Amino acid sequence: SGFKKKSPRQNPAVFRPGVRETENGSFQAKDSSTDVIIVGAGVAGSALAYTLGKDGRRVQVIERDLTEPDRIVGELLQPGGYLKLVELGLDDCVHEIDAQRVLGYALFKEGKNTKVSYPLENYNSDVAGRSFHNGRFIQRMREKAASLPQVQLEQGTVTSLIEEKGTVKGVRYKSNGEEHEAYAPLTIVCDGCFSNLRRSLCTPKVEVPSCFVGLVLDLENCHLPYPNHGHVVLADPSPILFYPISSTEIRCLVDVPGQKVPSIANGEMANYLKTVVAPQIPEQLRESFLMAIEKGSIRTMPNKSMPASPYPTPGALLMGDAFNMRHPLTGGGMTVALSDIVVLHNLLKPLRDLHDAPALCKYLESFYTLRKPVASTINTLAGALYKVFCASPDQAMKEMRQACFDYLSLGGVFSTGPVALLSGLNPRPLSLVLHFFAVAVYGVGRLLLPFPSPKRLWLGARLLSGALNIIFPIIKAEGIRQMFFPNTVPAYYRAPPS
Ligand SMILES: Cc1cc2nc3c(=O)[nH]c(=O)nc-3n(C[C@H](O)[C@H](O)[C@H](O)COP(=O)(O)OP(=O)(O)OC[C@H]3O[C@@H](n4cnc5c(N)ncnc54)[C@H](O)[C@@H]3O)c2cc1C
Repeated sequence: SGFKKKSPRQNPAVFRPGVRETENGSFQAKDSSTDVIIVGAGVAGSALAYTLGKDGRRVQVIERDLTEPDRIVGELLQPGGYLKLVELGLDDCVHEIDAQRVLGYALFKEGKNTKVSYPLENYNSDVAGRSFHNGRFIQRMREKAASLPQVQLEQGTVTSLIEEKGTVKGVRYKSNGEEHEAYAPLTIVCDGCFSNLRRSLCTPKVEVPSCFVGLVLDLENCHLPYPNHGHVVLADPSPILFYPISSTEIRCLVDVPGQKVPSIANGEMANYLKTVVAPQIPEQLRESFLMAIEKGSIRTMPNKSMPASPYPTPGALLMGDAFNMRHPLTGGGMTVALSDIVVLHNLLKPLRDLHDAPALCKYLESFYTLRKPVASTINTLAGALYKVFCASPDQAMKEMRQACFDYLSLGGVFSTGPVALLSGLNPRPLSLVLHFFAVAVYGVGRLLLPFPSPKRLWLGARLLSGALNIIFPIIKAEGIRQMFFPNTVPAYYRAPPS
């Protein structure tokens, strides 16, 4: 069939080792009993399928499109996320995809720049961030999951969850134009940021503070000022990012505040990029940036944030972006998703069977607290840094942004502390709050020295209250008790069902 002529990467059949092709060309399950259904084989779904399959669970993964994704998301994995890949046995998925090592960040502001390196001294030499084409990474993880005989990966679009008396029993899905049903004691929904299925499993409070506009720069025409580093330009009105995604390409993401971006079709976008953005980017990259605009392959994505607020539902769980999202400025989404998978895997490991849905649901309530140190640190930092890094007409916020840049430029613990939080290497909420307020105090201190004037005192007070206004709502949404006192939450101590 024409289907078989496609390359192995494009051919969905290679992802279906758990099914066999019958004479009439349809697929038949080798074994009808499934332990876990996973909806979506993106970053979260494919990593989860491999992890559960490796434990001997029979996993059915239903993915809308098994061809290699081509998108501008999930291209920089933090070192903390890489460590999670190692823990899950998936670190080889960053091999053979021309992934680039990332060693830290460079910050640019009004002609000045500073380098902030990840504190990697105490780790094996392979530990670093990685940047790559998201589709290549996902395809490697799908192949690896599907190589396990217990994992059946098939192409289909899940249309709804099958619920009986408040318990999810499985899913309805469409595949090859036909409707199907699949049943399992546990369904894990990983259908990503545009999730249609999350509605019955959580209270989605999605915010869209901005959009990213993506371009690819050709590395033949330019070089990154700091090779193997992410580059963050503190531009007006909001940040611009650059990082390598292969040995020949640099990804550029331009943040555009609000939910609407200039129209690509009528040329407004190209005009905006040329006139507003180009003059603000480092000189070494400008020519190549302008060439990328001329090439015309401009893509956009909404930047969403959504705190985790699940309704624990027997028989079902949410994971990945379907469950929790944060601003992608700090590239933390994949690290949170992989870290959640490690937590869930450890919880499920001692359980032989998953059939007692209410008992399993009660037991898994601890997941929501156990995930907090990593998830809440990365989420809070992403939200707070985005607000601090945006330009503001308010003088107090201008001072805060400058204080943040200068604080990170101090080096030592002032740069390694925050970057260890951002990279997922030191996921401690308390350390995050301390650094955040240290930046504010540093900003205020500079205003008051050598002599405080009433005007500067007032500005300092507004800076402090601005800092509080930024961080407090984010922490509140994360849950103060779960974030700072997780061991006082009763669900923390749930024992496995017998
Ligand atoms: C602009 C942007 C840039 C980002 N950059 C980074 C970054 O540099 N680093 C980082 O760590 N994170 C980044 N993120 C976040 C990161 O992309 C996500 O956190 C990550 O992709 C989440 O993985 P996921 O598996 O939940 O979703 P996805 O990877 O999106 O996977 C969802 C999968 O579900 C499938 N699906 C959807 N609906 C159905 C259905 N009904 N039936 C069957 N299948 C379905 C989809 O086809 C897809 O394959 C970025 C996000 C954005 C928006």
